Amino acid sequence: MKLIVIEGIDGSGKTTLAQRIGKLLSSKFRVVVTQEPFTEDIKQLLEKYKWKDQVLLALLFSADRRIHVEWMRQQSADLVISDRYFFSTIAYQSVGVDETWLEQLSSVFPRPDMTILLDVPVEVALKRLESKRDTLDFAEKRESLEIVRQNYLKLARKYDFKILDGTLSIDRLTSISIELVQNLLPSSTSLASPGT
Ligand SMILES: Nc1ncnc2c1ncn2[C@@H]1O[C@H](COP(=O)(O)OP(=O)(O)OP(=O)(O)O)[C@@H](O)[C@H]1O
Ligand SMILES: Cc1cn([C@H]2C[C@H](O)[C@@H](COP(=O)(O)O)O2)c(=O)[nH]c1=O
Repeated sequence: MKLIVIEGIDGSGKTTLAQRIGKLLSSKFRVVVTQEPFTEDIKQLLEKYKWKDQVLLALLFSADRRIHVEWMRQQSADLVISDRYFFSTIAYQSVGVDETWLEQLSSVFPRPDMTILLDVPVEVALKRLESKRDTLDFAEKRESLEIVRQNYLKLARKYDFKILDGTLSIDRLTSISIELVQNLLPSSTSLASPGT
């Protein structure tokens, strides 16, 4: 099983890209598209504790991930595409928690075979998210996403992510990603173009 992870700030287009790649590759491979947070239990706890305590968040997301990784293993897939993984914990929770501790906490999880970072300016992401209700006000969100974006760019250098310009069209991003992912998979007959 190959594990591909898509990371980026809220509204960077991760879910859209994961679904598009998954759909295209499923004509040739057993593909599972999934996302974090994964379990309903964790989502309820996140709401209950109001997203404030970053240590608690790191522990909750990691517990959720432990369950998620075991579930991934049980899928017998050729390819698992996960919308967020432990890099999200490092990028987001390091706003309030020591990064080294977060890396140690995350070291129990398998390293992905490839991580794609969808990098977008915060203003673009916020525009895309305008319709979504949120607990943070816009100014607070802008400020925190700016830090998270920089954290991701740092992680990209350290962990050798593929950085894609998330402001490109979804068709273009899909083509680029398919090419990257195909290099990891057996036999490289090319697939249909993204629009089909
Ligand atoms: N490349 C793109 N160009 C323009 N709009 C896009 C692009 N990718 C996604 N969008 C749009 O941006 C919005 C957010 O996309 P999406 O939900 O995929 O992002 P996300 O990173 O998964 O967000 P979140 O982290 O909040 O779940 C959606 O309305 C989607 O249609
Ligand atoms: C896995 C994970 C997630 N988060 C944050 C990032 C987002 O604000 C939300 C998830 O919602 P989205 O629809 O995927 O944007 O949770 C986090 O802070 N730490 C994590 O490990």
